[in-house]
Amino acid sequence: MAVYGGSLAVWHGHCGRVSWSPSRFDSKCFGLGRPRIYLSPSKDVMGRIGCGVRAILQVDVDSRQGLSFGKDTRELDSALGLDVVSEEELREKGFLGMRKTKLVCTIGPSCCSSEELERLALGGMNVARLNMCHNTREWHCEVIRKIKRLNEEKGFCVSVMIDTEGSQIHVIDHGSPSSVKVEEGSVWFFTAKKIDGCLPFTVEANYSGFSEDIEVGDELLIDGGMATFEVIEKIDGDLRCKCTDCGLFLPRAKFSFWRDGKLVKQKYELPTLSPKDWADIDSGITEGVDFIAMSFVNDADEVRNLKTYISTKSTKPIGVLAKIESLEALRKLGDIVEASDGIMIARGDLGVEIPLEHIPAVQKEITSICRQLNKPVIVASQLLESMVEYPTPTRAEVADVSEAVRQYADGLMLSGESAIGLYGEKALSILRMTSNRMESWSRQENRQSNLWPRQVGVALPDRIAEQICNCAVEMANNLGVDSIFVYTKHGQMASLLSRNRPYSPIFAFTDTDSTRMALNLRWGVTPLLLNLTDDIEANVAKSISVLKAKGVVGEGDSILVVSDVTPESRATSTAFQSIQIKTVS
Ligand SMILES: Nc1ncnc2c1ncn2[C@@H]1O[C@H](COP(=O)(O)OP(=O)(O)O)[C@@H](O)[C@H]1O
Ligand SMILES: C=C(OP(=O)(O)O)C(=O)O
Ligand SMILES: [K+]
Ligand SMILES: [Mg+2]
Repeated sequence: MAVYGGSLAVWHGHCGRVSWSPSRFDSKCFGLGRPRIYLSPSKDVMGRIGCGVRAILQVDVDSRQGLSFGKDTRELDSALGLDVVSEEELREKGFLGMRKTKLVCTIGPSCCSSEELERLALGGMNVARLNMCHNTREWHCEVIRKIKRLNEEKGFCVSVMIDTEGSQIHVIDHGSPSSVKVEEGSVWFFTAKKIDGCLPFTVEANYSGFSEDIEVGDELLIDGGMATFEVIEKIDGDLRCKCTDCGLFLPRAKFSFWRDGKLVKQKYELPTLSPKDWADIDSGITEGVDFIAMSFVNDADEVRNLKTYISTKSTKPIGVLAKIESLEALRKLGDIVEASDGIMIARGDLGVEIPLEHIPAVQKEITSICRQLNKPVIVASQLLESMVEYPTPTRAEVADVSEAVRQYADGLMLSGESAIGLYGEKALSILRMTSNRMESWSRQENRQSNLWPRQVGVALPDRIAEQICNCAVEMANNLGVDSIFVYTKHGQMASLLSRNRPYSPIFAFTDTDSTRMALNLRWGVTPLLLNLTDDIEANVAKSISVLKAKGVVGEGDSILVVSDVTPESRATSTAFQSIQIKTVS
């Protein structure tokens, strides 16, 4: 191990096992200049921060130095918000058995009663998603209230996400309330004019400009290939099209036009957020949702605008996730990821805009950019599609889920499988078991995570926090600690630890409810509520003793502790950050 100075001391852990010896560390400066990071086995040096020291790595290697625990934990117990599902999982499977990949379920008619929601929560649902495309606003509000009630009354920790309808050209009416078969050679009339009643072979589009820039000879794809037409005549804004590849017309099917094998980019004037979307967002803010997923994002400004709007309207932070589901969004991916609080890879609509065979590579690229930029990412759509109807998934679906887990996506999402499917709970259990299996395989096979993270912080304190988290995870992996504890107000430190995808679970203690709910989407993080004080040692002692009293942490467990609680009494520039290794005695 070497430490050298400058304005920022950098700690190099070497690969393989690190042998810890207190005599190798002391609190004097290492190397050249004045390092800002100290290594010390003694907690006495903790008091010396303030003289330019940014961080202290306190290494408690001797189990005899273990903490003495408070005697009466009853009062503390009630203060610690460890959700019932994580507690049970920890009790049953131990630290390494805890699932790291987060699960998102779309709530629909198949799973909207309190009993059904409770079963999903027990089955591992971390985030409930409400797609505002469907059903009424009142229906969605009612579901949100049920989830919040379950959290409060039954000790779950399920975050709520609403997903905007967004603007896209789609079918309003194709003459039938359900799907319609389209025969090859049949000729159909596409119009934006209001149709009274049902006319055979007539399709009503939701937007009058749907055929702008479209020429005779162009190809019209329904839902990215459910059926294909050739435009044979253009009359005013209406199109007469002949089916060239038979298939199905589903309700609200989406259009895309192609010319010479390329998507025709239509410059239509539909805003990303319609008046209805804004009203849905307002109601989401009122209901206290944790995330808003923005459909059909085109650029980073749209995300920033929504974030600004939320910050003026909402008393608590709400994460804005950008859904990547268009060619336009793919072109501006980096900017959009940077502007967002997270990303959803909306493979359903993305598959309408790009050839299907491009989806796997694009998914890989998006997950990797998100990890580099430290934003949570959800892989969505058709993960277990066959389970909408059948009680068992296809092998190919399980392989697709496994690949998303292997790519270290933060979250996996069920759509129709839970919303309208017959086997929603079973689909959730397939996601859970597949995640667990793939995570342990990844851990066993490639012992070393090979991300060399790009630096995301710009200001020095942020860069230091990032270095501490990178090093902390390397230490945790090399030492094989049982778990990582992090004390965090805004979740930044917890997310930086998660970004490194450690082997051990991360327990993130926060005193802020919105931070807890936001961390629910982060890979490997179990967020807990705890009253934090300026005294880091007291926070650590309190959390360990409460978990010990619950019987989920026991003697001999080793915990790597990371803290970034900034004492209110100090200047914010001297954030107090530390790494310690504790052995529970
Ligand atoms: N709140 C809801 N009410 C009724 N049906 C819903 C609801 N949410 C989702 N669904 C149904 O589940 C299907 C899958 O959901 P999702 O993937 O979110 O929507 P979409 O298929 O429109 O992209 C939808 O096509 C719709 O039929
Ligand atoms: C998740 C998606 O969005 P939605 O279900 O709202 O169409 C998708 O297109 O894959
Ligand atoms: K949507
Ligand atoms: Mg979509």
